[in-house]
Amino acid sequence: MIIAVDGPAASGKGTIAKALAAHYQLPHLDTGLLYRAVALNLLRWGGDPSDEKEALAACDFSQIDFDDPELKSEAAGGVASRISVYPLVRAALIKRQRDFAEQPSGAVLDGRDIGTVIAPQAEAKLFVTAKADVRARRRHAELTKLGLQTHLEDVLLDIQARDERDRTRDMAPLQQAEDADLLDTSEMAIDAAVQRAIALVEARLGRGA
Ligand SMILES: Nc1ncnc2c1ncn2[C@@H]1O[C@H](COP(=O)(O)OP(=O)(O)O)[C@@H](O)[C@H]1O
Ligand SMILES: Nc1ccn([C@@H]2O[C@H](COP(=O)(O)OP(=O)(O)O)[C@@H](O)[C@H]2O)c(=O)n1
Repeated sequence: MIIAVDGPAASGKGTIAKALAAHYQLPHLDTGLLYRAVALNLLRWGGDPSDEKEALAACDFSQIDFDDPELKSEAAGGVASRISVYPLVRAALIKRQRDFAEQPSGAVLDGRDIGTVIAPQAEAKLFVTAKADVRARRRHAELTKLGLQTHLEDVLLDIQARDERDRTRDMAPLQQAEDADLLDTSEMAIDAAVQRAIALVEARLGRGA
């Protein structure tokens, strides 16, 4: 079984995807980390995010520690959303994601285009969202916990700018797949959101109550 989880910045899609992976004993891939890794390479090399060829050259994960908290920074997120508009970058990352989705065990992937482009065949698709101010507060708290200093107002502006870029790009824009279930977590604690996500997947599998 493939479960696709998409949604805007800091909506809780990663939290839900990880919980679904644990519940169904499936491997999980956070595809945003791939774009963030390309961005972090560029930031470290002093590369130019407005140059598609330089961004393509940064699609190299050999020096990346996927547990590096810097990957979570809004600086990396912002550059990630700039380089993710490039067809060459998206093409360079697609095989890794599709291979992960198609492994025999099944998989859970979260990102922006999982249900629409990477795995349109997924048995269950969730589009996770929450109000922008709620998402900003959650991301701000998360970054503070990681020791990354930020201001709430800046985080809100950053995620709004990123959402706008992700929604309006030509290639694989952020959008709810026609056959995805919408899950708005604005008023839900994590446990409630996860229970609702499991119920939505069960219903898609024809096992709903
Ligand atoms: N329903 C929720 N209620 C409160 N906090 C949440 C909820 N969902 C996620 N979070 C927290 O918000 C932050 C962003 O969640 P995350 O799952 O990483 O979002 P995304 O993957 O969409 O960027 C994390 O610190 C996470 O623990
Ligand atoms: N499947 C994906 C995943 C991320 N991305 C890009 O990568 C950026 C960072 O993704 P992320 O999922 O780590 O971001 P958050 O939602 O965690 O803030 C996004 O703003 C998108 O521009 C994408 O284009 N396609």
